[in-house]
Amino acid sequence: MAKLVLIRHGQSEWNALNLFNGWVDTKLSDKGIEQAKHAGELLKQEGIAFDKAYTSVLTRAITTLHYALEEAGQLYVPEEKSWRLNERHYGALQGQNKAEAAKKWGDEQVHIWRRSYDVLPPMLENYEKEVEVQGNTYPAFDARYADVPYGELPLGENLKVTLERVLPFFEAKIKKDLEAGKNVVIGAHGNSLRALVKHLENISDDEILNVEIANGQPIVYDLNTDLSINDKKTLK
Ligand SMILES: O=C(O)[C@@H](CO)OP(=O)(O)O
Repeated sequence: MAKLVLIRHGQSEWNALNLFNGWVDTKLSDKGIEQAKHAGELLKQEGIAFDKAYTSVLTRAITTLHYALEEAGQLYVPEEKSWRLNERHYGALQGQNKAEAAKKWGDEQVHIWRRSYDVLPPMLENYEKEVEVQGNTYPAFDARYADVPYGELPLGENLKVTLERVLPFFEAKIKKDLEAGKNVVIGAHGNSLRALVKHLENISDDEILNVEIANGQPIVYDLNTDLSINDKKTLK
């Protein structure tokens, strides 16, 4: 039986400021670093020996994974990064304050944008405009996205679209490791992990609205060879 551990990054500087992060590459806050180290201590206590680690191309997930693995004494574990594990792209909401957005558009609308399965957030208009506004920080000019075809860079994503780009990577890489009995840890984000949890646990489009993933609390799945779930627990 294989273990699959999902770790949402520790608190980011923008989480602390209550801003929509999405694909903006924010760093961990001091609290986030502590949360990441604590996640590693919990994994050490759990005694899981990892065969493979996966993470996104965003700094807050990568550093969380590294702090956690270091604390667990397993920083040597082979690791692979993919943009497909990135946080959902939050479109035109990126950089906005969540409380101010709720005042402007109403609590219910903002909750739907944040947690619904298939409602898109307000989208960025087009690449050309974003290149004008964001200049060299726009993903089209960012080396980490060099392998993403220009037309496929998102202008905003809901959970459904996020799942559709997480799944091919899960199926091609992570699932194969798990089927081979390997223990896998994924360091990623609130919504890329919600997408994965929805898939693994077969959660309905309606029920996923109530699923939250906390910063730095490892979710440990004990999986059967057909990837059905034998046991699940969250370490705190
Ligand atoms: O800002 C974001 O990118 C995400 C996670 O930090 O926010 P939310 O919880 O609103 O989906």
